[in-house]
Amino acid sequence: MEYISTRGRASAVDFEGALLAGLAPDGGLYMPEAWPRLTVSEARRIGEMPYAKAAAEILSFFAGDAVDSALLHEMTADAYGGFADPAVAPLRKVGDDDYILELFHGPTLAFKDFAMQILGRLFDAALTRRDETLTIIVATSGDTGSAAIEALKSCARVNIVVLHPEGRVSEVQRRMMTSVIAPNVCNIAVDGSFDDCQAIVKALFADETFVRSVRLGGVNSINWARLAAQTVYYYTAWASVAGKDEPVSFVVPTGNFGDVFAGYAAKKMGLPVAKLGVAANANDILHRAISKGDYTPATVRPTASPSMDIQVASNFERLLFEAKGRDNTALRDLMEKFSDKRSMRIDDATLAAIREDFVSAAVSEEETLAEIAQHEKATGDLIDPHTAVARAAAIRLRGEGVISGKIITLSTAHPAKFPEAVEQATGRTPALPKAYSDLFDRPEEMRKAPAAADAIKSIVNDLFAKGSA
Ligand SMILES: Cc1ncc(COP(=O)(O)O)c(C=O)c1O
Ligand SMILES: N[C@@H](CCOP(=O)(O)O)C(=O)O
Repeated sequence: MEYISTRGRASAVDFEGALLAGLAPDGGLYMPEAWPRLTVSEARRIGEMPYAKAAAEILSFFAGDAVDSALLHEMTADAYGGFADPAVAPLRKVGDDDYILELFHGPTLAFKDFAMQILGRLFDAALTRRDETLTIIVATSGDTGSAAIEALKSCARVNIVVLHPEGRVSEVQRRMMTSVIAPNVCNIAVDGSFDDCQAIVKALFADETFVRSVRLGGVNSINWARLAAQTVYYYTAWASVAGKDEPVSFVVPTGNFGDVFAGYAAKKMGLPVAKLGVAANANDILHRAISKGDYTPATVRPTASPSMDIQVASNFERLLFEAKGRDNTALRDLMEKFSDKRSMRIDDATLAAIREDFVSAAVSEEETLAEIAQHEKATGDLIDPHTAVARAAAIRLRGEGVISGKIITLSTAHPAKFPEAVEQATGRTPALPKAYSDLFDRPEEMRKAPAAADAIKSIVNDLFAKGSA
């Protein structure tokens, strides 16, 4: 399986090449050259397997010859063996045709663990075999950072630098990152937004000398391997609720557009998916894009669902590439204009192509808190604010007749990562799992930096210039 850049000016690479590069050298994102195809009966056979086995099977389609299949099975068994729920990604029925897919039973209590636990193992194997080291740069709005640190901290061949927007992640999220004190881990609180952090990551990737000198890699969802691993739970969830070849819809709390794009990938591979619901918080650029064709970033608004406080969604580029019939010249032109104007009007044909698969809704702060409260009243369970955004969107989209049939809402984080919002909505404080019971007593270590690529570059150079991993 070969991977091509959305911008068409980088050579094709194999799965391992895409994994190690993160972003393509022409600034584009890697995509499978062609979608692997499964029949519906294959999808069911794999979706009904225990989670780790299903993951190895699906990942084999993406990895091709680049990773040995037996090794993939070992890695996934190891990666998902440590999840707190034996089902790994359990489904809860919350209404006649409504389900919640719990994706927060991994080591850092958010869906990021699903991909990151595999990526850590894939990096380890590839770098050991190649006798190479890597400096991983990560931008986080709260969850990717801790999942990446947890997965990579004991990887001797990797240094990891995590940029988070200062004061804009929850205290639990921050402590889960900054309390990991290790020689190969560096947390930086950036004076800016997540978008600033993500722009810095892309600026660093654009500096070829720097990329070579520290051997830069990335594990944000710009990295195709992240999305490949995230397609798996769409299969297992579909197989547990769907009759025969029944199409099912998924509603996904969305920020960087990675998780919902993994659902799109599953659909392109042949999984019967009806609609993919993009649920946005008050930072509603993706809802404006899908409903009106207006992709214009606004100032980031801090919300109760901080991990989705994102304006420029990296993976939207992958969707535009698809919706434009994979025309990389048109895509490159569009992205260059967007970079100049900071605004994009999506033409009617592209929008129509997007709407074949995607619908959207934006959920206000009041609605988010009301949904946490009403869900607790109806089920006795606490949900986190990101999940609440998606659940409120699912209820609205069904009510308006935009989606019908079975709906699976993705629950992306444990409520204890956002105790203030949950307590405000319900009066109950969600307890952190045992592994984190002393989180607030652990010492923290982090640096601070302005939102400037040069400042980050100089920290990374000081710490991890070539050969120091
Ligand atoms: C808890 C949570 N929910 C939802 C999202 C949005 O996911 P994506 O960025 O893949 O759209 C994030 C951040 O990525 C998150 O951390
Ligand atoms: N919400 C994310 C932001 C980064 O998204 P990614 O999926 O591209 O890594 C976070 O919690 O860090």
